[in-house]
Amino acid sequence: MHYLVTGGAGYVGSHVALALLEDGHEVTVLDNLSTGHRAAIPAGARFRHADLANATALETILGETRWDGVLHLAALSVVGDSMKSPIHYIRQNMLTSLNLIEGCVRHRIGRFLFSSTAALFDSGSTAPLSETAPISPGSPYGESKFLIERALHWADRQHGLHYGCLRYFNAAGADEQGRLGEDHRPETHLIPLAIDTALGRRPLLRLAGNDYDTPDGTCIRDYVHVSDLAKAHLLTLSRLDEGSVTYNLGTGRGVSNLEVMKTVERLSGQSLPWSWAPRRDGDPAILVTDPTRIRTELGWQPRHTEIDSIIETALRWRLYHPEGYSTPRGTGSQRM
Ligand SMILES: NC(=O)c1ccc[n+]([C@@H]2O[C@H](COP(=O)([O-])OP(=O)(O)OC[C@H]3O[C@@H](n4cnc5c(N)ncnc54)[C@H](O)[C@@H]3O)[C@@H](O)[C@H]2O)c1
Ligand SMILES: O=c1ccn([C@@H]2O[C@H](COP(=O)(O)OP(=O)(O)O[C@H]3O[C@H](CO)[C@H](O)[C@H](O)[C@H]3O)[C@@H](O)[C@H]2O)c(=O)[nH]1
Repeated sequence: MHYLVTGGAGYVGSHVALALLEDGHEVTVLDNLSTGHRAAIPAGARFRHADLANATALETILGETRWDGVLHLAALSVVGDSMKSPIHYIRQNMLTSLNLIEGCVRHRIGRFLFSSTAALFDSGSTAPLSETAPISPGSPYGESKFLIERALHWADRQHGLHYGCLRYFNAAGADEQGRLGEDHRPETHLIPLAIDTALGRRPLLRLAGNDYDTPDGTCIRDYVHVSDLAKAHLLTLSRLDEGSVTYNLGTGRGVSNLEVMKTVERLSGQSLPWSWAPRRDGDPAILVTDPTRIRTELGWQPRHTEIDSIIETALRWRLYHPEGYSTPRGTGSQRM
């Protein structure tokens, strides 16, 4: 099979591209490198440097071969930024996705996987979230993903596009063999920030909010290893011929921000300089999935079920790649 992976130079997309290649597929990455890295695109994948907002360039790429499916990961995806620029976020994520969905319908591409998010659920829900939990996005980012899910629903109903919406909870960790990792610039995610603070590359970790209605007052998230996420993409693709599906993707275990910090301290052997900061706008208190549907229907089982083993892979990657994908060859780019 030949798959087109948008956002394949990014954190999750590069791990997905690698998993597809290892499963024997041909992969082409489409990416504008706005937040991704050329060096993150796995060897063996082709690369098309293009922006999904450019409908003409996209049309050329969609027409140049017979694609067996499209995996759509490219997006603007920082919750806090979306609170500051709501219309820009909604426009950009909608425009790029609608260009792609329309193109897939036009070219009769039968399989479409979409990276959706837990951020579309009602932030008031505290129980583990199943796929049918109430939806009420607490940020323009989550809203944009929900609107794209709805567009896919209609593309299937009226045009027969089979789609899979994968609502990731919090992607974390790095490839176990150290080939890929997380390198956002600027970094906004808790685990890589805590790791960089432990490694002395940042002066201070600021924990956002200590007055949430949770046992220790900090937010709770469901961290899922990025390679387990990638595996779920393979399983979902093999299911799409039967029809469209929506799955929540997490382990079902909640970990608080304070627990993340303590785990990084324990695994790195360093105590972190840290302080409290105000709540971050748009943050739900608790996001934990009920992973029953994907486990039952696809037999998906995460290899990494504990936060320790997830953070361990992220810590190892950062130790070997202190400058992320800019780490000079010979110092950190070797396989572990
Ligand atoms: N990281 C998470 O925890 C998480 C959680 C839920 C959902 N998601 C979703 O998963 C996807 C990947 O997230 P990530 O953390 O890997 O982000 P990322 O920023 O590392 O990757 C996004 C990639 O898309 C590319 N891109 C962005 N806009 C583009 C455009 N207009 N045209 C072409 N390429 C473009 C970027 O250059 C980058 O390589 C996103 O859709 C995100 O919303 C991520
Ligand atoms: O320096 C920091 C950074 C983060 N946090 C806190 O750590 C928690 C996790 O924040 P992340 O930024 O690591 O992740 P998010 O939960 O905000 O977002 C991630 O998961 C969401 C779904 O759960 C979205 O899909 C989004 O794209 C993805 O980045 C939040 O409570 C946040 O306030 C801090 O306390 N200090």
